[in-house]
Amino acid sequence: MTSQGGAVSLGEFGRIERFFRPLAVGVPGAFDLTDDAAVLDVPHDQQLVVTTDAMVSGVHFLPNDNPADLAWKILAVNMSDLAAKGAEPLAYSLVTSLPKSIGDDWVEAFAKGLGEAQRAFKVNLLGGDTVSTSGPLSLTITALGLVPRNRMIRRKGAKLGDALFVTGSIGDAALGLKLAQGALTQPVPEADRAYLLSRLRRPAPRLDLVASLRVFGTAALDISDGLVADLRHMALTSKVRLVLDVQSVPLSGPALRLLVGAPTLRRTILTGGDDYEVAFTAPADKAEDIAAAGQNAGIAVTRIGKVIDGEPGLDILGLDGAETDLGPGGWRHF
Ligand SMILES: Nc1ncnc2c1ncn2[C@@H]1O[C@H](COP(=O)(O)OP(=O)(O)O)[C@@H](O)[C@H]1O
Ligand SMILES: Cc1ncc(C[n+]2csc(CCOP(=O)(O)OP(=O)(O)O)c2C)c(N)n1
Ligand SMILES: [Mg+2]
Ligand SMILES: [Mg+2]
Ligand SMILES: [Mg+2]
Repeated sequence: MTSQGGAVSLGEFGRIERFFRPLAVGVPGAFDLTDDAAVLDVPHDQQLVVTTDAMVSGVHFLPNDNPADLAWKILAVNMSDLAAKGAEPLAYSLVTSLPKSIGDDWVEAFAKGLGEAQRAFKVNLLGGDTVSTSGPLSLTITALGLVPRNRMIRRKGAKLGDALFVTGSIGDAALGLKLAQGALTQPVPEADRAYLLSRLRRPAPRLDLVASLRVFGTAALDISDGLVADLRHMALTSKVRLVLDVQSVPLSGPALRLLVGAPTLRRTILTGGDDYEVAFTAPADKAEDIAAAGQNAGIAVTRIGKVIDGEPGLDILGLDGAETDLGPGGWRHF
């Protein structure tokens, strides 16, 4: 225990033991977080899927965001990449880079939120690293998943004759971010405000759809940078021309209500990002089976476009059905 600015701190190893060890009990090869590394078995007929995403204060979240929400989001965004690949979560590692001003109470609340997220996504902590930083708080997770051998769904694989689908609803988190930043001038009913903020802070990775995605999906990715930007990633990687029909993009009630008074927010919805929904292509004649699979999983799946003949890229059909250009759009770090 050390004293820090008057408050008593458990210190690096005390924090690991008290707050993080309980999150690793489900992984025998994590050895209660007492060794240099962890060890995992991979069934011989499956493959390990590996993904990493980081979140940095001021870039991915606001400096005063609640630690339990941050824990949920850093695990959820990594689970979302696994879901988009058709992978079942196996385990994850965590790097916390914390300013020295962060106290035990913050870490305790963070670990509690992480425990809640772990239970929701059925995954356990494998290990990680704890470092201090003179810069902004940052969190990094590397998530491991399993797929049957050679069955990971790629961004590449979309084909002529495929339809384009998306899960859930689009744009809620980008509107939630505008709310959190105080950047919306119109009045928003309290229930709508709570919904949009929760979509920003507690994304729902579409893990319950992974088995069906592996059956029907020809290409898939999760939407983090924005629907338009990420569909363009898929089109270019698959070397196909995709058409996005803006009229069909699924919107939540709160998003629709906001659009009534502020139609220019549609651009925010289509390009804002932080959706963590899955976009995928599948043969058009499988649309009914896909709808049934969505119903079974309790996840809305909406057809929003198709693959057409043409140069690799994305066509966007606006509300009037005519081609429109939303510019490069989408989130870019640099
Ligand atoms: N610093 C890096 N070192 C190595 N690979 C990276 C780095 N940053 C991104 N990548 C790779 O670039 C690709 C695109 O990354 P990214 O856009 O972050 O994917 P996603 O949006 O699905 O999280 C991925 O294959 C990722 O592994
Ligand atoms: C304070 C704040 N500013 C901006 C955003 C919006 N935002 C930041 S990063 C990002 C894109 C996703 O992050 P990235 O690191 O590119 O994730 P990846 O594509 O690698 O999954 C978005 C939409 C936010 N969530 N919070
Ligand atoms: Mg990434
Ligand atoms: Mg990602
Ligand atoms: Mg992704």
